[in-house]
Amino acid sequence: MLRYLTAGESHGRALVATIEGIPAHVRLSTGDLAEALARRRLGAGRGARMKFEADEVTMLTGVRHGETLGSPIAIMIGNTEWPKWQTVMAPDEVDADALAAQARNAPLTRPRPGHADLAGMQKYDWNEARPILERASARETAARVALGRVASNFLQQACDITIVSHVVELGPIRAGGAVPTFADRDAVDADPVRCFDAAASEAMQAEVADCQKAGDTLGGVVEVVAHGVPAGLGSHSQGDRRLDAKLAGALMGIQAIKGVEVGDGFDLARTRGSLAHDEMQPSADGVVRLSNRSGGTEGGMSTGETLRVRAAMKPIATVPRALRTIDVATGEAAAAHHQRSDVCAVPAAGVVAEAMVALVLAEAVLDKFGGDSLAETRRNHAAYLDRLAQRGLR
Ligand SMILES: Cc1cc2nc3c(=O)[nH]c(=O)nc-3n(C[C@H](O)[C@H](O)[C@H](O)COP(=O)(O)O)c2cc1C
Ligand SMILES: C=C(O[C@@H]1CC(C(=O)O)=C[C@@H](OP(=O)(O)O)[C@H]1O)C(=O)O
Repeated sequence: MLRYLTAGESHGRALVATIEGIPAHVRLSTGDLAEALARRRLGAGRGARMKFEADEVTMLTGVRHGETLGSPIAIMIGNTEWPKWQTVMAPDEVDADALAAQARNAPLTRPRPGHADLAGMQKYDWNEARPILERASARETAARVALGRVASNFLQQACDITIVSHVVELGPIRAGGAVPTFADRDAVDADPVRCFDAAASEAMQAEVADCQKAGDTLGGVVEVVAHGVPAGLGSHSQGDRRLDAKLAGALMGIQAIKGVEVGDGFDLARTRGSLAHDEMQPSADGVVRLSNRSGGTEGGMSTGETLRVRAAMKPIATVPRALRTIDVATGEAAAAHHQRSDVCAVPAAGVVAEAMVALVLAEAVLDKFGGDSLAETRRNHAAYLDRLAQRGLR
């Protein structure tokens, strides 16, 4: 059983993340986590904060001499901006005069349409948005990306599963249909919008620049691709055991994600059945599929084909040309509060989506193959593949 949790406020001292259920002997280093966190900061359109803030990562527990112990792993990501926020975000009571002197503590009473501000103030009985936005903020995704790296080290070392993401739509611009392999990951990361199509990337970058000038924000669509996933992860037998359902839930759990497709998703609904499925053919190596429209799942189980899932991100809610709202202090009409913000975070959302897919696949691999040590998971995985090969169904 794999379980994990994150905690931490956007401007608090640190984010923390805990994961339990990763087998012993998975190689994992602080450098691996730092690399994953650096990838999440990539992409044109991110706000000033990405430039001056750093992710200070510390592995607190569960890893010794570069290998997991099989015990809970706890990771801390320090916010380097903490000294500026330590009064505003102090866990203990602070002197009222010291707090009043802090401009950054001014009550945020004009909730932003599209952010968590108003619904959170209503639900948790706050008169301003700070106590809500601090946790709603996608700063939290740094913690999930760290956990995702733990999961992807396990997947790679146990089953040779690799995961990569790319931006396939940004605002109105669409990339062509090429699907990256893991070997393409550095090239995708080197692109300013993490797009695998150079011509589309140019147009996307122009769109971000244009939006920035116009005081507006952008959304888009990311695709996560997992290579090496064996057939048979997940199950058809209950809705909540379906791999596609778990993937959709995990991706929808990312801030600002408003839609998920598996494979050709919504396009399949517009296609006749004769052209919508992945026909099979016998071969010396087992079953061969003539296409991958399903995105690598059928009946809630992986098919052994490349897994492909897409997540649609809405435009950033903190629109510089502020949207209409109400001031909850006066009840009057007002413009939403605005502070520095991202114009577009779609490239970063791809890295977060990779992490979520890694966590779902790690859970599914452990459900199918188990293992308290990496060698045990590897053995069970290899024996299963051998059996499929014996049956001519690999
Ligand atoms: C990587 C990433 C960065 C984000 N940056 C911002 C931002 O700078 N400003 C903003 O208003 N929303 C940003 N968001 C989106 C908000 O966190 C999100 O819209 C908000 O929490 C409300 O949740 P909902 O959109 O799922 O309803 C970002 C999301 C992600 C995934
Ligand atoms: C800090 C991160 O993203 C933040 C996510 C975010 C939001 O509202 O989701 C708002 C912005 O924070 P601030 O309002 O303090 O500038 C982003 O910078 C991060 O990704 O590390």
